[in-house]
Amino acid sequence: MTQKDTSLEFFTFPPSSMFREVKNITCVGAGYVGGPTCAMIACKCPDIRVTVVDMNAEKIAQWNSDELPIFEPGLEEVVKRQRGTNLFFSSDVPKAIREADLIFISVNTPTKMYGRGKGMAPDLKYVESVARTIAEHAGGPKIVVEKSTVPVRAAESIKTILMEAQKHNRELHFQVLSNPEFLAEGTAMKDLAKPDRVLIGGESSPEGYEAVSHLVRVYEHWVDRSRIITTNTWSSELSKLAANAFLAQRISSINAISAICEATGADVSEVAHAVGYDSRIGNKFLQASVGFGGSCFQKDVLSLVYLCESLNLGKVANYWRGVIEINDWQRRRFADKIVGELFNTVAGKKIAILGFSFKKNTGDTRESSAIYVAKHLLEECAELSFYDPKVTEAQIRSELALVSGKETVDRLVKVHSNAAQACEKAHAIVILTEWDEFKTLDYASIYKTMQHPSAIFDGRLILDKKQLREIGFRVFAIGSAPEQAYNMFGTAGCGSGGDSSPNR
Ligand SMILES: NC(=O)c1ccc[n+]([C@@H]2O[C@H](COP(=O)([O-])OP(=O)(O)OC[C@H]3O[C@@H](n4cnc5c(N)ncnc54)[C@H](O)[C@@H]3O)[C@@H](O)[C@H]2O)c1
Ligand SMILES: O=c1ccn([C@@H]2O[C@H](COP(=O)(O)OP(=O)(O)O[C@H]3O[C@H](CO)[C@@H](O)[C@H](O)[C@H]3O)[C@@H](O)[C@H]2O)c(=O)[nH]1
Repeated sequence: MTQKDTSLEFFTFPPSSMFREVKNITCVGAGYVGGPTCAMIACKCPDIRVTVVDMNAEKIAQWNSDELPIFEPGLEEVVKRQRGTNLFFSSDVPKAIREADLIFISVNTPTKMYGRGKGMAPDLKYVESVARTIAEHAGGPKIVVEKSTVPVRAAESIKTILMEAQKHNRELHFQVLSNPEFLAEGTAMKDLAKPDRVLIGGESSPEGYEAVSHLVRVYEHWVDRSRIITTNTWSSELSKLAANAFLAQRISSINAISAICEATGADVSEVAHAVGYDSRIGNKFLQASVGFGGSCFQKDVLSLVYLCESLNLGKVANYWRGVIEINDWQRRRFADKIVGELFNTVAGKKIAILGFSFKKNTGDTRESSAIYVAKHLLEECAELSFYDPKVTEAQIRSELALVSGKETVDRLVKVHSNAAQACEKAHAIVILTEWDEFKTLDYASIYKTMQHPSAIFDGRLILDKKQLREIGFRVFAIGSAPEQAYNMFGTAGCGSGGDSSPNR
């Protein structure tokens, strides 16, 4: 037993158990986390009835239809198999709360866009509202589980709200647990089926240990006990923010190195390979890119920065803020590179943008780097032609309208239903999402339909530079100097006539 798992010693139930064995789970929030997580629990725990509720009735209708509200590989099969058996989607929140033994709070905690902490702190109004709804409708003992990503000690506020209700009704008993989710979009079902770890934080009291043990048993249906970590509540809450901060920091670190590569003739893929071979560093999350996107990294690092500032830890706040600053800079740097290499003007030039989601295998566009690169190019009056296999035209337009204005988007943006069409008559192709289909496009045919000279900017390092150069493209990739900038001895500007670094 590790030191951190001391709570396991108390896993014998206290003489009078406060909570029933978990037979009914309710999850409030039917989003990217609530939907897949509950589908997995229902699939792995046939003895448990799982109900996912949301205040958005339209979303619930979609979960009950053939067209699920989110795309996630493997999700549809599981939902269709379990739905109506032990998995239910409903908008009757009070009923689902009344019937539950255990309630997951899985609502959004976006960066606050008003008032104190604007642009930094997470907005906890949805979490608080769920806590109040639970207090109002519980009717009996409930284990309440924070699955949303929250700042440290958020569980305390939930507990205070629930305890107030408990004061007025002797039937009510609550324990609040922290059980942050670590799934990544695009691989959510795999991550849920075989998690690196499940983290459960609880109160250091007999009732707290009892509640933790109930949730442990749910996960034990399919997760090995050695992978279920139990800690105190605050460690669990902080571990989630820390994990995302570490992951985001790795990307900013390799992206910072990518800039040095471009200026020196080193190749970032080779550097990442060599650095990642050190088992203390490891090779994951070292892929240089146009910057990280998604609904979590920026929000959670900013939340950590805000927390540090609130704790008067200015130096620590600045350290983590750097991760975001490098990410913003990388996006801007990439857009500037495009303008620079297109002879310092893109006004009126058609540029094909391949990929709009924040990573492959998801249709999610939240905080996608594509939004910011596009914004910079629209400011330069470029005409942008988009294609993404999973993002609709309406979604692309609405995301861009938020940052560039509807009038600009109506005037300068087109969205196509395939890549070849988007590239027709374009001066340049820009890869912003690493969709597999972009690796195998017929670039020789595409080249013939484009304006010449034709450029290609690889923001995801998925293309074969040598092959593209042979076709005739001018090729620019994150983290490597353009072909002609260095000869084999690294002397700038001499022109080697070939790419001295092999592609990976
Ligand atoms: N998206 C991810 O990959 C991921 C992974 C791990 C953790 N998280 C965290 O999990 C939480 C949820 O993220 P998400 O991506 O699933 O969000 P989401 O926006 O996809 O889903 C949240 C859902 O909660 C619903 N909701 C909000 N308030 C409600 C209320 N009072 N009653 C009923 N429903 C309500 C919304 O309508 C929405 O459908 C966030 O804190 C996020 O940081 C997300
Ligand atoms: O080496 C890498 C790895 C990722 N990315 C980018 O980073 C972003 C985030 O990717 P990823 O972490 O794979 O997806 P998310 O769904 O955002 O998952 C992160 O955020 C979730 C929400 O908190 C956590 O649960 C996950 O553990 C954490 O990986 C994407 O734009 C990726 O393209 C890179 O640029 N280089």
